[in-house]
Amino acid sequence: MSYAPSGPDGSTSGPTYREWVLQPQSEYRFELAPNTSIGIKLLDGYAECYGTELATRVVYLFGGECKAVIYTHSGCTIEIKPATEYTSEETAMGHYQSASILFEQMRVLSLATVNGALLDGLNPQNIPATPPHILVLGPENSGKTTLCKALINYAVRGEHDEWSPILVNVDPGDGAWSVPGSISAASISTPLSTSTSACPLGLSASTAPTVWSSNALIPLTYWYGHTEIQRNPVLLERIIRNLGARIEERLVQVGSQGRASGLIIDTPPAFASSSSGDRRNSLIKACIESFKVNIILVIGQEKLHAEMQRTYGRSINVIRLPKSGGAVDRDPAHRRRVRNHQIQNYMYGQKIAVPDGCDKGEGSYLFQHEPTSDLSLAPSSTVVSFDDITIYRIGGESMAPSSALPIGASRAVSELLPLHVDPSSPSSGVLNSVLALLASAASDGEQYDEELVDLPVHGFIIVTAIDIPNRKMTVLSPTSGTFTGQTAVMASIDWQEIA
Ligand SMILES: Nc1ncnc2c1ncn2[C@@H]1O[C@H](COP(=O)(O)OP(=O)(O)OP(=O)(O)O)[C@@H](O)[C@H]1O
Repeated sequence: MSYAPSGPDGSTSGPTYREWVLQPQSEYRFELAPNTSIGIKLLDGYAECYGTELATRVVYLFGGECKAVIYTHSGCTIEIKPATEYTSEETAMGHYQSASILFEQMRVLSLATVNGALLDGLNPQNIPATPPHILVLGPENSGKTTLCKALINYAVRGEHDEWSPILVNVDPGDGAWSVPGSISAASISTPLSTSTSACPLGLSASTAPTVWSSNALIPLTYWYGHTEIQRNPVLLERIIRNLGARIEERLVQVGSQGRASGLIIDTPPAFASSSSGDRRNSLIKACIESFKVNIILVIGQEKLHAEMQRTYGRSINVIRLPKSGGAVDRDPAHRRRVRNHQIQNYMYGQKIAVPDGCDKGEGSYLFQHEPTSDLSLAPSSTVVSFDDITIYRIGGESMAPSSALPIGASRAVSELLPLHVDPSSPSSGVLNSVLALLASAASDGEQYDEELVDLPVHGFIIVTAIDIPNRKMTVLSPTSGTFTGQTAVMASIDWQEIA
């Protein structure tokens, strides 16, 4: 029996499949080249992909430039045909599992305390009996997102308790469940899949076709609109605090089990870089205060660990974990491609080629936990009048330099100020721009422009064509519907369909 890797046209080439016997506590790593896909099947033993357990005899499909590992605690045999491949016995997963055991104990003790079941002597190690609220920090490509995903997956697959931790992404460079430029949070109760770089944290309801939406998450999203934190750190801090406040409201409503599940926060690499200066310190502080962080996990960097220990060590448990040797450096071109994949995926979903030999009919393989290789969406293209949608930009390029501000005027005001964008102006920059559609304000009263930065997002559209003489534009949206009366915010994220 053999199969070969498949290109987008279904063509196959190269050597046949390969079986790997993995020793206990080792991992199999792979990095997929653009437009290639692979199938991995567990033949026997136990294996997991970032905490998501693999079933035997099912082919798991990977594509979209995915870089990942299959880890085994007790040894296994897998069958695979990857683009590049190697096994390693130097794995950090054992450390990540140990950390997850500590967090599990915190959840159990916290729930027992709330239920009045924490008896004297039951906690000899003095583990904090509070829900784990974990902030993950580390430099670029250190494996933060992967660690967050693994910790979530270890929590939700527990056999005895049904935890539903909240995964928070405050890295606007990472699309998480929607598009790059956003920050978001979702409550997770089933393991997150790893199949493609376009959906690093699994499918969301907006990216999942309706038939599969049982598997989809409903994230709460705020729009920052840039991928770098230095573009408008004041805005980023404001929306981080907004996200924290909304999560707090939610935690009041969920039951004690949900509250005890805690939350895990993925952060941008700039949070680990001292060259990002004071802004980075206030953003870290905003996360700690808004999400009531009681654990800081630092990946790698001894210096950062010492700094966090010095600054927060008195009230917060600061733990250092090793960086996995498998965490891969991604160059700017790769990151750009991945961001494009994420926007494309938000609109069109994803379909990957099934490698030859894996295709024994629908259901014999899984992609994103679904029994299909085709998770395509049918977005709608609608022509709207300039008057239908009111478009704003928050601060951004139009901000005056600090020296030009009137005496006494604060920069923060202009950085948060919504500026109206006129699409009929040739320099508006609206064409190809990703626009965030804002949820309407809860209050019945009049909505003030200044309140726009505090509103979450209910979807994204892209302006694909503009007709200034007729005051119309064409917008691409994952779902059809009317846009009349909507308020949208544009920033620096754009996207163009490649013919
Ligand atoms: N143990 C591992 N083995 C193989 N690949 C890994 C491992 N851990 C992470 N990776 C891969 O390395 C890359 C970087 O990992 P990840 O995205 O988790 O890092 P990050 O610190 O969140 O990155 P960023 O710089 O965007 O903040 C990803 O492609 C991920 O799939």
